[in-house]
Amino acid sequence: MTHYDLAIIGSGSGNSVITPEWDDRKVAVIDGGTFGGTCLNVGCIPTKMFVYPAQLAAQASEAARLGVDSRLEGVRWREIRDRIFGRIDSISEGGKRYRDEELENVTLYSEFVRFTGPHRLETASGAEITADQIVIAAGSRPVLPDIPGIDLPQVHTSDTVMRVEELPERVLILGGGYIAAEFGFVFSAFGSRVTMAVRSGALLRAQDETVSERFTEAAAGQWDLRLNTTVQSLVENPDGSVRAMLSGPAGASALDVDLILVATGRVPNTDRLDTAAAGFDLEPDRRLAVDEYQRVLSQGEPVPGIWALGDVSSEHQLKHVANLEARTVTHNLLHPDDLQAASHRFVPAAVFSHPQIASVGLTEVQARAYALEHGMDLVMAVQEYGSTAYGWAMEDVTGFVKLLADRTSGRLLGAHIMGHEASMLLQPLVQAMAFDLDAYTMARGQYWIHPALTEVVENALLSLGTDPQDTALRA
Ligand SMILES: Cc1cc2nc3c(=O)[nH]c(=O)nc-3n(C[C@H](O)[C@H](O)[C@H](O)COP(=O)(O)OP(=O)(O)OC[C@H]3O[C@@H](n4cnc5c(N)ncnc54)[C@H](O)[C@@H]3O)c2cc1C
Ligand SMILES: NC(=O)c1ccc[n+]([C@@H]2O[C@H](COP(=O)([O-])OP(=O)(O)OC[C@H]3O[C@@H](n4cnc5c(N)ncnc54)[C@H](O)[C@@H]3O)[C@@H](O)[C@H]2O)c1
Repeated sequence: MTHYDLAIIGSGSGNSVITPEWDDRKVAVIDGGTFGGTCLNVGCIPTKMFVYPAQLAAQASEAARLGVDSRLEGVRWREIRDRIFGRIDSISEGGKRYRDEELENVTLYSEFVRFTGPHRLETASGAEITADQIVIAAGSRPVLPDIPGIDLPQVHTSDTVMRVEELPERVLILGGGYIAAEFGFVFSAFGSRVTMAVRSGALLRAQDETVSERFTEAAAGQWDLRLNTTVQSLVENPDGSVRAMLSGPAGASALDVDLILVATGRVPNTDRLDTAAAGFDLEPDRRLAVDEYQRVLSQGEPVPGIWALGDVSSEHQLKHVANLEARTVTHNLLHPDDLQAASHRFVPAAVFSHPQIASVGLTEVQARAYALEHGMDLVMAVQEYGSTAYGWAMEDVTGFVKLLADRTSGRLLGAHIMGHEASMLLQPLVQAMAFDLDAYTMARGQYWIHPALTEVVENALLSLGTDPQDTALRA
């Protein structure tokens, strides 16, 4: 049995909790997977490194609309893959080496671990660890639906699909969320024939309704989108491809593909940690229950010295949320008498597909309910990229900014953008919400560069009609 001042389970966002203040104390970092966690190795970073070249590939066919004829000569999949992972793998290995060899006070356990009591852990090889403080940053993993043939080697999740040897000719994607939308674009832009089977009637259903509807339409123009369709079974063909039996509105059909990507959500890793043995509370979706200080709860009360952060305890499976929670835990571990709460107000997110999507705050349906409950006068504006000068330059026909606000205060309740660089256009709106800037002041209290695409945000803010003078006139 080895005792530590601090034990951290998970080397993704958990890794950043070790600050110089821990230099004179004993710390254990425990990770049974690849050092650096999901975002670095199989998540945000490699996916975006595939999305960017996919955007370059897609430009070839889109430029013709503007009178520029270019042709995609080819995509060197292995070269792209090896460039991406050449960079990422060395960051992971360097981080691991630093923790393992260069920090004398830190011990790295490269194995999985489970709880045997609130402050007691056992590693897969049987080592016993106790610690005064434990930070649980064990993340989440992909869910595989129960379909016959799901264990075939041609079936991938985001954990493995980016490392395949060849660009698959025919891909079937299951699911209609973030990962499906991003990989649907990457594979189709690279030239694979993509079919996407979605069990409901639209993609990205957690997004604002206009976004979901218009993205679904845009996606159907890029790949074979089968809505209201389920996969019944997967059977290997003699030539190594896979026959998927689909069931959709037109009945049953067979589809032969070379690769299947399952993107049907992720579950927190609480089961593998055996959190039940420690008596920790779980939310209905199996993530750890925590309070605003990121303290893990047991029977509704914080367990002294036990913290959680990121996907294992968050309703937002997003890296910037995990990072903020890691900063909160870092502070709270060192300042027990001055605990800070993690703020989850206005959490933005982006889907790096084509078109790109970015959003923050309430969807229209949520905003209507909120306004009704709080007696607010809800106003909404939808501003097309194509209504601004830069949108003309792009001949844009899909991009838009949708804003929802309270008419009286001008306070933004939600912002949703679909189109070119949506994630960048959204950020000033996140800032306005975080710092309580009303829509009219944001629009008229500063210069907007002409004729930048940001004018679409300026115009959307003005279209809300929250000018205080207008409001006074209407009152
Ligand atoms: C394909 C994909 C793309 C994504 N893109 C984005 C994006 O663009 N933007 C964004 O904000 N978010 C994105 N995300 C989400 C983001 O990656 C996660 O929210 C984030 O990485 C979670 O970090 P974490 O520290 O909570 O967990 P992780 O980084 O997953 O770290 C958990 C670690 O714990 C280890 N572990 C688990 N159980 C145990 C155990 N019992 N014992 C020991 N070790 C254990 C694991 O091996 C892992 O290394 C993406 C996710 C995926 C899958
Ligand atoms: N750009 C980003 O920030 C980014 C990118 C990728 C992933 N992520 C994070 O990772 C999480 C996981 O991504 P994801 O795309 O797997 O999940 P998701 O929750 O975004 O989408 C899951 C999809 O699978 C469908 N589904 C669920 N169970 C199914 C079943 N049994 N059969 C058929 N369809 C089923 C759902 O209806 C939904 O369309 C996301 O929620 C997100 O938080 C973020």
